[in-house]
Amino acid sequence: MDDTREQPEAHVDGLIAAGRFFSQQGWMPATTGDLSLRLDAGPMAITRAHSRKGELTPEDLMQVDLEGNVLSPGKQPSAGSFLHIILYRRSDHIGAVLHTHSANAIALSRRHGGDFLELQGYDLLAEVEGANPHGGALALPVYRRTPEIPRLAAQVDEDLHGHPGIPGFLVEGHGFYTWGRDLASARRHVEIFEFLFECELKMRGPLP
Ligand SMILES: CSC[C@@H](O)[C@H](O)C(=O)COP(=O)(O)O
Ligand SMILES: [Zn+2]
Repeated sequence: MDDTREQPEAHVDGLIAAGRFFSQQGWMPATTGDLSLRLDAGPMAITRAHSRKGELTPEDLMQVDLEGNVLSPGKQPSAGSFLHIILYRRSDHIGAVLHTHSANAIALSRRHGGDFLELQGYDLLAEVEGANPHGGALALPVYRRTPEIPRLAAQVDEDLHGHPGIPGFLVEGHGFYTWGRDLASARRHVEIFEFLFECELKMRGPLP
């Protein structure tokens, strides 16, 4: 065995595995979405812009600090990296941020017609970190999409300041963001909400 060979770090494996799994589910078609986690040293590891999330290699990951400085020379971070930064800055309890583009999340975001998507009546809601242990109701903000990421990020930051328990949000016609204390927790949130989006679309039935 070659002992001099560099071993990939655990966070690299974790992000690559998450990208592969989400893509297999159809939640990150083509190059859409982005994945990040907070490294112990402070910066985040995030996917590079335009990377195919189902086929990530260690080269597709890079480090960016929470001031937005690129720490991996020659690499361009995801266009949405400022949203990840805002979330990490907002709470020390956020250790990973995941952004998906599933058909269900996007269809629901376009159909709901309001500023919040209210989910209620699902026992699975009790599995969301920080949620009411009996399920109850949970409202996810739905933001209008905009090419102005700093503006969207400022709105997200303000809403989370007022409501620190928000576990994710939709961007209308675009996709879904969620997070967790670590990558495993954030992954669980993606799975829970993607399942609930499917339930919710079934409950609402076909368009008239
Ligand atoms: C609203 S932020 C833009 C990006 O997050 C984009 O939507 C996306 O999903 C992937 O972009 P990319 O820059 O290739 O990582
Ligand atoms: Zn996106």
